[in-house]
Amino acid sequence: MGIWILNASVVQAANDTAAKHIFIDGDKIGQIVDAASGLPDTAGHETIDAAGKLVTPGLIDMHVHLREPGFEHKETIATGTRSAARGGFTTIACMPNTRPVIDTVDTVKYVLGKAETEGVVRVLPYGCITKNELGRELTDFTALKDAGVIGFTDDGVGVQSAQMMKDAMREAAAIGLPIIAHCEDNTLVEGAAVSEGAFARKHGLKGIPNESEAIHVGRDVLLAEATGVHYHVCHVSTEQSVRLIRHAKQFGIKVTAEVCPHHLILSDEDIPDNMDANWKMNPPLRTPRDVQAVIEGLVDGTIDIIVTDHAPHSEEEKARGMQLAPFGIVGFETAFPLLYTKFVATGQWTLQFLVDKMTSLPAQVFGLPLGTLETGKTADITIIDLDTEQAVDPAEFASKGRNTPFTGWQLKGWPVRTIVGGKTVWAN
Ligand SMILES: NC(=O)N[C@@H](CC(=O)O)C(=O)O
Ligand SMILES: [Zn+2]
Ligand SMILES: [Zn+2]
Repeated sequence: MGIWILNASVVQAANDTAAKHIFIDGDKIGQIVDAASGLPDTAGHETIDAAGKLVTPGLIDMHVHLREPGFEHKETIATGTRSAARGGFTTIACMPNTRPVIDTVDTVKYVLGKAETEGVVRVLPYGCITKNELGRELTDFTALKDAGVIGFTDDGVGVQSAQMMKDAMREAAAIGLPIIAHCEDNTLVEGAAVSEGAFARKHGLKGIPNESEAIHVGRDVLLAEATGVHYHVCHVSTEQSVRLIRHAKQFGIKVTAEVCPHHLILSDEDIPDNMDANWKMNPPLRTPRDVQAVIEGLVDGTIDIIVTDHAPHSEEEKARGMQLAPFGIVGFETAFPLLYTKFVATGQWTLQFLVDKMTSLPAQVFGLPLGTLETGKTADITIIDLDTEQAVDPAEFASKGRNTPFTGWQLKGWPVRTIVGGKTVWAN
């Protein structure tokens, strides 16, 4: 028995959506036929009525925090993958800043084992660049690769030493895996919680300057040029970083980059005066000029993909206030509706542009055999309702984290069914 998804709208080109019937045969896409030629023979198969709904390849998120092992009060692999499924994501790549960090074969195996038994979407782990993310000693890249990591990162902190980063790039290049960089020079940040900008000035707060990010980007593209590694920049948030990445790409340096929905939609001027720590994340919300620059960077291809940087924290941790609360906001369950409502429904982007940035492009950048709807490919599929408007309600999240600045936002573009390898893992 297979599954027929009937009368689905599939993005063809620009904003053209054509009605298709899609047959799922086991864990693969069996065939895709034009709905114009009538209903297929569905006898003996399950059917899903997708009339009026958008069907996309399963969304892919290459930057997420699942918190397990060690921070299960914030999130677990069980709750994090359910949250991802609810957001329409079928593949997610998890960051190693857990406790212990993912810097040994055993921890990689632990995460992969948990994902297998308790997770509902595909989980691809990253391994640490340095032991304990302390920046002092490289991990065993070859052993971590053999255990299943798809790249190396110390996300949560920047690698402070240029020599350490260069050594890491050389080793990663030698085994054909990317370096994924959280770009932050600690000496320029020291204790600041929000970006240098109107909000910090108004409240007399120390600000995080744009250079703290861009200095690492500039350093690292030079090191990437010298080592030939695939260098991927995490959560780009500044105009200066966009400029440096654009320049590096023009030079043929193997650099790719990602941006998060919040950096495309919010600036520091949107932070409420009550200092709600649900507006605190790293990198911080920058100036409106930076927001414009990351949008332009995404549109011209300087920034390749969109990721959520889903970073759950407990309510109690976020209640400590702007200065003391940890950095990070949840992202899975609002990402697509936010971007659809803000950029596609307003006519600024085509539907295809948004879908590509969350499916085929992340697959291309990281060499994953996923992210397209084609006969013979893995049946990772997301069905989305583009019409129903609904308010963001954190109480409904599958994530343990409720830390979002988007509470109450009226959005369209809500996923209604998520299929991983031919199996429905979430349906509304
Ligand atoms: N983005 C965040 O604000 N926080 C992340 C760390 C990170 O992505 O750098 C976290 O682990 O909480
Ligand atoms: Zn980071
Ligand atoms: Zn992160």
